[in-house]
Amino acid sequence: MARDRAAWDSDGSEPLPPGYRVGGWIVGEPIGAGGWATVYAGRPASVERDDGTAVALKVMPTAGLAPRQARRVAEAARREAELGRARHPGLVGLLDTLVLHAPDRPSLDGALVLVMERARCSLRELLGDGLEEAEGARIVTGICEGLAQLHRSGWVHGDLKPENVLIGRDGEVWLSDFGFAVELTGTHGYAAPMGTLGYLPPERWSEPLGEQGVLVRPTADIWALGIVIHEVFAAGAVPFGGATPAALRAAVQEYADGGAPLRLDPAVPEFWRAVVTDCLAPGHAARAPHTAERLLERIRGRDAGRAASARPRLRTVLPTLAACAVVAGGAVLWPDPENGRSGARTAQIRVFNAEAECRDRADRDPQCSLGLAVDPLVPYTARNVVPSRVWHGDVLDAACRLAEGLPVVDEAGRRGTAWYRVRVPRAAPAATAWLSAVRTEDRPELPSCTRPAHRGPVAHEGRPGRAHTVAGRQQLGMTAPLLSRASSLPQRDR
Ligand SMILES: Nc1ncnc2c1ncn2[C@@H]1O[C@H](COP(=O)(O)OP(=O)(O)OP(=O)(O)O)[C@@H](O)[C@H]1O
Repeated sequence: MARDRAAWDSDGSEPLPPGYRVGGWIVGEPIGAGGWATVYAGRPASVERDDGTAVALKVMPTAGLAPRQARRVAEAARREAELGRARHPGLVGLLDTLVLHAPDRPSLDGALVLVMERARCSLRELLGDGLEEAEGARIVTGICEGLAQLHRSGWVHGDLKPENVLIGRDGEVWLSDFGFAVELTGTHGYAAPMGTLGYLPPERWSEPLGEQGVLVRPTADIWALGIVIHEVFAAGAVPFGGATPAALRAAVQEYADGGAPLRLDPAVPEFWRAVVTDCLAPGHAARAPHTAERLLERIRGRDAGRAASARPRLRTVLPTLAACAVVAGGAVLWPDPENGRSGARTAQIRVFNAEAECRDRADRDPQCSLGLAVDPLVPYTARNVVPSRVWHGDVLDAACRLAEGLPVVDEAGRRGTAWYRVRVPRAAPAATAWLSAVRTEDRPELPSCTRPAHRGPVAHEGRPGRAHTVAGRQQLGMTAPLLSRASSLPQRDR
């Protein structure tokens, strides 16, 4: 029954280096890996195509697989593409599909690539510290919405678990990873005997394996939903344990046969205990009345009853965003000193240094520091840089985006005219400065900045300035332009 991870593992394939081009997309840092795919941050290769959507590239290698396995990967990618293209708000959206042409990297040549909306993190990453009940309820509602949509469209997810629930930049809840999804014919469908052990319903352990695979019905997702809801309210604890697959199976089977009661963690609140108990009804028939649609009605009915005391939606989003804060690209709130509004909607962006040797260092060497501009409309020189430096990986709060600032080219040749107004780190009182968009791979949705008052000569369009890695000796106030360490590269726009 267990998914054959060894056979599907993508570990054997070499990673794609940041900056690698895949079709119209550029690969960034790896952000996740599963049994048969590695997921990277990505961005469009051309500025024209960059509409600000943060993307993730899911790379599914097929090289070296037996033909049957390669067909399975292709089939999984097809299912992911079909469901991703539906663009339902509860399912992660798919933007593009490609085949990787990489004769120089044999283990990746021919890999299938899905270009998706990029999430901030997965539900798994939120569970460790526990979620507030209101936030847990919001996330569970989002999962039920996605599941109800899938089931309405005649599909079973087949691998629902916290890793496959993604949290979007503004706290959206998306179901993802439709590699095991099964299309139903009437009430049921057939799937390969795979899945994640801890989320398989009791009947699945004993279902006969026919020529078409094992029988799957939507109630399998409902069982998995019960486990996930329990985890949401019990800081990741599961109702059935077992150190080995056999012990886990025995625990589930004993409960299903009536030999042991359902033991739920005391931390799970009363309303949710009832929901989890229904989702974990021992057999398909007992679970069948509790469809995703009905569970959704039940949850919404309870929310409506509590509406008077309910907190505004934005406030319930915040704990998730705070817990996800290690992942750049999401929205947070901070007082915006430029427009005087405290609590203006902003986003977090992570600083990116195009020099690979600087990306590998964690010692904040001044040679690897980057400058924030005082004014995005005047040449990027020492006079136009604030004293506080930033380094690759720093996460900055950004308030808005200026599309047409001074053109800048980084050491890798990426060019851009966009700038983000960011809060200067370690500055007191709070001050803002500007980070060129070539210095971050994140593309959060932000309001347009008011064009700053013109304070100096504007560089000519077409003669881009360098996004400098600044040597420590170069201090604010020097009249000479900031020099790039990569002296072999042409110095432009001094
Ligand atoms: N669109 C996305 N945005 C951000 N992170 C993502 C995205 N898609 C996937 N990830 C991350 O990558 C991880 C692996 O992705 P995914 O589950 O799709 O791969 P898989 O190989 O199909 O996994 P599995 O072995 O569970 O079937 C996820 O758990 C998640 O952390």
